[in-house]
Amino acid sequence: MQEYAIIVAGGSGSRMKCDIPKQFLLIKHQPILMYTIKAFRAYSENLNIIVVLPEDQFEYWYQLCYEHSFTEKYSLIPGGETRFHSVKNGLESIDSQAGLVAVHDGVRPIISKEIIADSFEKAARYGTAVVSVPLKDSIRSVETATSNKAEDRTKFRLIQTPQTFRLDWMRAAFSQSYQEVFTDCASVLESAGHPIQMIDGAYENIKITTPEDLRWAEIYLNP
Ligand SMILES: Nc1ccn([C@@H]2O[C@H](COP(=O)(O)OP(=O)(O)OP(=O)(O)O)[C@@H](O)[C@H]2O)c(=O)n1
Ligand SMILES: C[C@](O)(CO)[C@H](O)COP(=O)(O)O
Repeated sequence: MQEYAIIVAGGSGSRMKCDIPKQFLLIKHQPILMYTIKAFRAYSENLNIIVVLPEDQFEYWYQLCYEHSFTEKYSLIPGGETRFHSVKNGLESIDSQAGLVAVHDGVRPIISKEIIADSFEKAARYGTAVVSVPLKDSIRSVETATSNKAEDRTKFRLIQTPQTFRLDWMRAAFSQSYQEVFTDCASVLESAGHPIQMIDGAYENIKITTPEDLRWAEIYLNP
């Protein structure tokens, strides 16, 4: 079955509080987004990779690719207003009707080829495969600082990417109107009526969101 990966990097990185968009920040002299693209290429030479970036960042990205002699093969597609719209733009760039598509955050560079492979295998079997990890800390539901309650953490999972799906299910699900609860693709597929198959992720598969995350990424990444 034809396999696609949509790597979304169309956000503004507001929580990173940095002038340069976070997907371009250097870790050990290489932009974060290049690590992510290389991780997917390491999974398969035949994978169709689609990278989604804000259109006004294309020139800057081309310049970075030149400076870093980055020659991996992928298509570049303009981002949208929210993550949902960026994924949708990536999806619309795919011609084929059948296949599997993995959606991954461009700012999750510490992703292993084993997890990518497992997500494609499970999506081929179940139609959906969403990477997650159990919680390590205790949790409480909170209404106010003084009104809160201990919750059973075994009932929850932290959701990561890749999130991999049958292409036809993805297309139908992303024809729905946007809702604010669509913070990932699993929520979109679920809203379209598909059960979500969870698979094991990894604690080091962090989403680089705030400045301290860069320190962790530095420990795990090698150019
Ligand atoms: N319009 C958007 C918003 C987000 N993303 C991507 O979705 C992933 C997860 O989003 P997040 O970490 O929230 O990135 P930002 O939106 O860039 O960050 P922030 O929320 O701090 O502004 C990132 O790879 C981000 O680039 C995207 O492709 N298009
Ligand atoms: C897709 C995601 O990374 C799964 O954990 C997450 O939902 C992205 O959320 P964000 O608010 O766009 O960072």
